[in-house]
Amino acid sequence: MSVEKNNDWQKLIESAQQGYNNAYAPYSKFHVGAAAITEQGTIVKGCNVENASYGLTVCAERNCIAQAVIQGQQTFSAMVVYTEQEKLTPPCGACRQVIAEFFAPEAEVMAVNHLDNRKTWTVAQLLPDAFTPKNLLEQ
Ligand SMILES: O=c1ccn([C@H]2C[C@H](O)[C@@H](CO)O2)c(=O)[nH]1
Repeated sequence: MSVEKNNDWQKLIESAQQGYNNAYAPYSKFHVGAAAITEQGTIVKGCNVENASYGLTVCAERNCIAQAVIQGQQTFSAMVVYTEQEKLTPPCGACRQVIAEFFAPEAEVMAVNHLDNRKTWTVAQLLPDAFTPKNLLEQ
C-alpha cells in the first residue's frame, strides 16, 4: 500500500466491517466482511453470500474482488478480512487462487476481528508458487 499505510489499513478495516454488516449467511451463521484497496486508491467491499444450495456460496473475498472488477479496477494493493470470531479467518483455498489472480505476490492480506487481533500475510505466503496469468503467457 502506498501512502499513509496505517491510515489505509484503518480505512480498510472499517470498510470490511461495513461489508460484514451486510453478510448473508443464514446457513452457516458465519458472517464475513472483506475490503480491498485498488492501486488507484479505491476501496471496495464484500461480504459472504450464501445459498440454499450451500455449494453456490461465495466468500466475502471473492465478492469484494468481483465488485472492483465490475467497477473497472483490476489491480489491488491490500485486502482485509473481518470477522467477529476470536479465531481469525484466513482466506479459503478458492479465495487464495482468486486473490493471486489480481494481487501482486508482495501485496498484503490482513485478517482482523472485533477484538482488533490482526494477522497479516503476503499473497505469496497464502499461495506459494501460485498458478497465475503469467503461466499462461509463457506458452
Ligand atoms: O475466508 C472466508 C472463509 C469463509 N467464508 C464464508 C463462506 C461461508 O459463507 C461461511 C462459512 O464457511 O464463511 C468467507 O466468506 N471467507
